[in-house]
Amino acid sequence: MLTVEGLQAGYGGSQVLFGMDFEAPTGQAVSLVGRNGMGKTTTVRTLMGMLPLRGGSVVLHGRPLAGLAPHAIARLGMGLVPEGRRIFGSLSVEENLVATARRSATRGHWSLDRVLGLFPRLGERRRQSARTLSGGEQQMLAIGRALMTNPALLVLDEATEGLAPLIRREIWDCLRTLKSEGLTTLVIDKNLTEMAALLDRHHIVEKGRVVWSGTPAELASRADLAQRYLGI
Ligand SMILES: Nc1ncnc2c1ncn2[C@@H]1O[C@H](COP(=O)(O)OP(=O)(O)OP(=O)(O)O)[C@@H](O)[C@H]1O
Repeated sequence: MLTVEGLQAGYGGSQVLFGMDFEAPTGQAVSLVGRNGMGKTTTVRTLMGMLPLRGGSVVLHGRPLAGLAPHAIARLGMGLVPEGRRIFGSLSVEENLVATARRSATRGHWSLDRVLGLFPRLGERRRQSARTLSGGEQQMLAIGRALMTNPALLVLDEATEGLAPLIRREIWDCLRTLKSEGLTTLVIDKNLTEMAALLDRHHIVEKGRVVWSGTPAELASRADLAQRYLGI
């Protein structure tokens, strides 16, 4: 599904990614984990076309993405739940969802009703303006909005950060449901316990490179890795 090879990117004069290599195979959920500032968000921005590729390749479904604009990459099936949510506060819940709706002839069948079925809290608040939602509900809205694009690959950047435990659990439950329906997912998060119940594979990012990859069980058996690269 997604293959990233030798990815290089950065900001102005500073290079941040020095050859990222990883894959998100169809139907699997994989992570990028690592300490703050190691390049995870920069990787996401580059995948989405928000930052130019300075080297290497990103291939989605056999299609190279280099040089494509974010909207073209979204149309090819990359659905982003960005860090900080970025929902439209002045629009209602329903308007936020409808704003990104995209029918795909080949992928998915997400509709307003299905998203509201996945997140009943949003259904109860569909006519409320989005800024009146709690942080967790806004996060659900950000996920729902990405689903409305009928993505082939869902990318979540710190989707549970700063949320209350109960809401966090709801979001992880929802991600497990989506995975069981076959959605391919790339998750950036810090919660190894919750991720273990979802993921097929972790990728540890250190200074703009993937330095280790393996299953959640393999990572759990390597206290040295968690200490060295994740600061746990
Ligand atoms: N807009 C920007 N301009 C310049 N440098 C940036 C910009 N955004 C991030 N950086 C730098 O790029 C490096 C990697 O940041 P990035 O946000 O990708 O890390 P991260 O692994 O996602 O960490 P975090 O969990 O803190 O978001 C950091 O040194 C950061 O200071």
